[in-house]
Amino acid sequence: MPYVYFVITVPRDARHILALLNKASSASSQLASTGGLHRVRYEIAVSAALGKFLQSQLLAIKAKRVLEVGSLGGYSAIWMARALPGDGKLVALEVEKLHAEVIEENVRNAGLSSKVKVILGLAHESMKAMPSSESFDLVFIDADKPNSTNYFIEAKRLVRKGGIIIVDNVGRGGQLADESNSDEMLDGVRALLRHITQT
Ligand SMILES: C[S@@+](CC[C@H](N)C(=O)[O-])C[C@H]1O[C@@H](n2cnc3c(N)ncnc32)[C@H](O)[C@@H]1O
Repeated sequence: MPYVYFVITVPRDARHILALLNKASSASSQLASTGGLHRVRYEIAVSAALGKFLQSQLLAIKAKRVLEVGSLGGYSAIWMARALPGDGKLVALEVEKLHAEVIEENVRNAGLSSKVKVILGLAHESMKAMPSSESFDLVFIDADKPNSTNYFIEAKRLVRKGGIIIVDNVGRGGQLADESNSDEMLDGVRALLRHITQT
């Protein structure tokens, strides 16, 4: 059985995110001229606190292989890839072509290209296509909430014994606790919690 963490979102500081990506870049002026840093909504990326938490988990288990489901502009991917050894690998699943391009650009500027592979497409399909033998030390789920249970089922298949699955933003800003609140995001998280308590 893997260890499973549900994490909640704390207010993010988009300025911090841009500063980190800028610092990661040796060519930030070039990026600014292409608009590279600013083409995605970094305010929906993880907080710096969660980035550090992800790093600490990877370092604690001496992780070499990470799967990220939903990567936006590569902010959390950069936090995690930095905690991997030289021969480590982070596989980033992303459905938006623009996001995939921005991830690759940011990762390249952070000097992490050799450690990060981006797979463009629907994450559930990409996960289903991965053989169980291709196991990961940690799976970080941070994509569309309606698919949370699908991602979790595949993550359990793909994570090594004793590995870690982390699911982001399950609190939905406190709305989850209010049963009268319902939308496809909340219902997606509730379905995942039901799945976990019933299996
Ligand atoms: C909250 S953002 C990820 C933030 C990122 N983990 C970070 O902290 O820097 C969610 C991402 O999931 C992607 N996404 C949404 N649905 C997806 C799907 N079906 N397959 C793959 N990616 C998806 C979105 O395009 C978006 O980039």
